[in-house]
This record gives sequence, C-alpha cells and structure tokens, in this order.
Amino acid sequence: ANTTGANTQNKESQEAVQAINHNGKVLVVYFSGTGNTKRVATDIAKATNADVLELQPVQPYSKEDLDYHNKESRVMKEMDNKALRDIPLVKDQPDNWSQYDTVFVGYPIWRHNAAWPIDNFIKHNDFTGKTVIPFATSVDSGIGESGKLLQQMAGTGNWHTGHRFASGASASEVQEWVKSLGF
Ligand SMILES: Cc1cc2nc3c(=O)[nH]c(=O)nc-3n(C[C@H](O)[C@H](O)[C@H](O)COP(=O)(O)O)c2cc1C
Repeated sequence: ANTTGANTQNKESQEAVQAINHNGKVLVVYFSGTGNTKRVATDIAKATNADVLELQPVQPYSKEDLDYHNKESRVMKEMDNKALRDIPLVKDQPDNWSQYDTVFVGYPIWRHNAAWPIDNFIKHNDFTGKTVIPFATSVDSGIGESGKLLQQMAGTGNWHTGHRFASGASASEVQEWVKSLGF
C-alpha cells in the first residue's frame, strides 16, 4: 500500500473516493425474496472480490408468503403490523466482521422501503469505521429514503446514498456501477 498517498492527494480527489478503502476487505450482505437482489449481490461480489452473506429468515418466505396482491399473505400482514416485522435470521452477525472495511447491504424494495428482513442484521452489528453502500432492486420505485433510514437504525458507519437496480438488471450495469465507485 502507498502510505504517503493520502498526503499527496488533494482534498477534491479525496472527497471523490468518498473514503472507500480499496485496500480493505469487502463484504456483500443481502436479503432476497425471489432472487433478483441475490443476482445483483453476486455480481457485486464478483466485481469487488468480496465475501458474501445471504440473510436467511429462520422461517423462509414462500412464493405465497410474498404475494402482495393477497391481503392475507404473510408479507401483507407484516406490512400492516409493525409487531410482525421482527424477522429472526439464521445468522445476522457475519464471521470476522472486524476485518471488513466496506460492506454492501442489499435488499428488495417493499412498499417504497427496504425489506424488513434485513433489519436484524442492521441492528445487531456495529458499523463504526466501515463504509456502507446500500443497494436495492425494485420493479419501478427508487431507493428513496431506504438507505437513510437504515443508517439511522444502525447509528454507526459511513453510509453512502446507495443505488437502485431494476429487478432484471444486467451484470454489465452492476459492473459499471461498481467501477464508478472506484473498484
Ligand atoms: C411485499 C412487496 C412489496 C413490494 N413493493 C414494491 C414497491 O413499492 N416498489 C417497487 O418498485 N417494487 C416493489 N416490489 C417488487 C420488488 O421490489 C422487486 O420484485 C424486487 O426485485 C424483488 O427482489 P428479490 O427478488 O431479491 O426479492 C415489492 C415486492 C414485494 C414482495
């Protein structure tokens, strides 16, 4: 590593890289109900040489559970009742957490916000000193306030605005975005 680089860089270019430590280890953490976010997460991990943790609810969501056209489906009941949105995860604390400098956090957009199965990951980890980059997939909604709300939930970490991909985003779109972050 070039230890004198930080001193010779001007302020502007330091801001341009937004404190991503590209020498550090990268982790991609995501929840995916139907596989779209999983695909994007996998493409990000390939492009950044990252480790991956898929967040899996102890009680997985079936296709019927995710039917948002049915008011009686699991996801719609959870949508209507905050008390049901505490979703235990098989594993919500990544191994060797302290070794990661950059963490990508991925989720589907559920009614204009981050899908709540990631909340226990956000609440149960300390993001101090880490660069956190949210990403989402959705049919047509933007990433909106979802990243900001997760940042508030976390209370720590250096959070980026993040990026929303269409449900069927191509690998090359993902690669371009990752490149734009300087990887
Ligand atoms: C409960 C629920 C709510 C959703 N709400 C939105 C929404 O508000 N806006 C949108 O564009 N897509 C919405 N979608 C579609 C998903 O964001 C989209 O299909 C996403 O790519 C799913 O990612 P996944 O395959 O990783 O689960 C919703 C899907 C579900 C299941």
